[in-house]
Amino acid sequence: SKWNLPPGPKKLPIIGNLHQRQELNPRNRRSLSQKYGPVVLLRFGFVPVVVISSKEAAEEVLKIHDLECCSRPETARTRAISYNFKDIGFAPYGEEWRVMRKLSVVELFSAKKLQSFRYIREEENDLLVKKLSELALSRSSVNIKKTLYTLVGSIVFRIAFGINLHECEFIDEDNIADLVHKSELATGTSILSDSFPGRIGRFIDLISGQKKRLESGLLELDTFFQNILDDHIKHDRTVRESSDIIDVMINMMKKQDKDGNSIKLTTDHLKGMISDIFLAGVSTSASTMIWAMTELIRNPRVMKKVQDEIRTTLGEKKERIEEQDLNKLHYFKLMVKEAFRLHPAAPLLLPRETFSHIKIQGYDIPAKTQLLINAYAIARDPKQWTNPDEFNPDRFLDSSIDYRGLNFELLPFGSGRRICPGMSLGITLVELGLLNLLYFFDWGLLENEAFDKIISNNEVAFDLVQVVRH
Ligand code: HEM
Repeated sequence: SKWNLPPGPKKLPIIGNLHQRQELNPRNRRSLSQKYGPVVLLRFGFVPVVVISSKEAAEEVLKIHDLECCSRPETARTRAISYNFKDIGFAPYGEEWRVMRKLSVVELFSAKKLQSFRYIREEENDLLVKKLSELALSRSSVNIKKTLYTLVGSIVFRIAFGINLHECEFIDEDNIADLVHKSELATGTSILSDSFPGRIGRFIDLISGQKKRLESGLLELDTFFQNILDDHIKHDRTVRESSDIIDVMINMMKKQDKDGNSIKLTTDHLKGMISDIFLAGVSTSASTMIWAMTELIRNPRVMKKVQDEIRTTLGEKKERIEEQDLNKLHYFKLMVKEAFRLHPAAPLLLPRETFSHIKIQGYDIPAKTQLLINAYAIARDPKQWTNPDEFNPDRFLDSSIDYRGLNFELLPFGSGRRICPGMSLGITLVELGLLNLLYFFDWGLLENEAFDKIISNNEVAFDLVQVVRH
């Protein structure tokens, strides 16, 4: 070829590197760059995929190309999750994406909205502290995973959907973690037409039952979204003062014939928005908190340093934590940053696709190539980080590296045009939740539990822990 294509593993006829998909699993996430360098070309069936694993290459993509020549790929799987690309996360770049993203920023993520929902976050954290105190008194263990999914779910549901999860008729508050897990399994179903676009791929998915598997996996989720929607329509909450983002969208739909908006909102847009908020908002924040607690229990030196700072700075006798307490803490925030570094909730960000020919680090990348930014490998790159696998917040004591999309060695929220719009909310959820857990309680493993048993392959954090009221 006249092109200088990136290196990569040998490709088999037709299937290309499909048999090597596991190279992108958490356990192997750094093996590709170790073998082939920071820009690696794979081919999954007919689809070329470039994996980016260095700070420099990521900066080139996110700072330059993201604006000019990248969008999201349109695959069968993302079509199903995103209600025909009527959401924010998987919508191709264009007017529909712009309108939906702007709506989410104005109605949910702006500084004003963030501030006005502060009391909800504090109230839900107070409820959690009360619940954990009772468990500590009765010396029961805590299922930290369920607990934190419920905490984040209850906040996000109140803020975004005006729904009180503790009294909700159509979902049990303890089932949020299960529902997210089931939807992750469904969205992880391998779909052949994603690698072999066109009739043949679709036909094989149809006769092999994979299409049906994906659809039936997403059915429970769709029923859940429909319930949220029905709840809004039934109570006609658009007339209330405190309408949420779904009320606003329903109202826009009612008036759109008269208003002549640039896009026509449909039920798919409503469900796409609900799906994004639920799937992108809940598990990301909850899993970051679970990992932070896992690392703290595994590293007693850091746990002590963080808790000493918190309890000395805030005093021993606080009845409740307020969000402004977060501004008084320094080492605590570095600990959160370290958790974001070691355990990015979206390790490959969300996929991008080039719509014209570009160059990355001197390599030619043709149009219609998928780009995966390996934020996990970049955040553990030994060229950037000393002892990269170690959980050590002290590394940030003399460093100005931040995680809000401007430093390309640390990208838990992505960067560029498609950077996470819920970043500020996500950071506050994680920080406030962790501060409550660490101020009021001491944490430990159950007797007889060992870390090698509960953390396998860096993929899962533990469930059950012991909690003692401080
Ligand atoms: C700790 C919490 C969170 C983390 C680590 C996180 C991470 C991410 C990442 C890595 C992306 C992809 C960015 C890219 O491709 O460059 C993303 C996108 C997105 N996130 Fe978050 N997120 C968090 C919280 C939230 C919350 C709370 C919400 C909403 C309630 C949310 C909504 C979204 C949406 C809608 C997108 C798609 C943006 C687009 O494509 O334009 N996220 N997030």
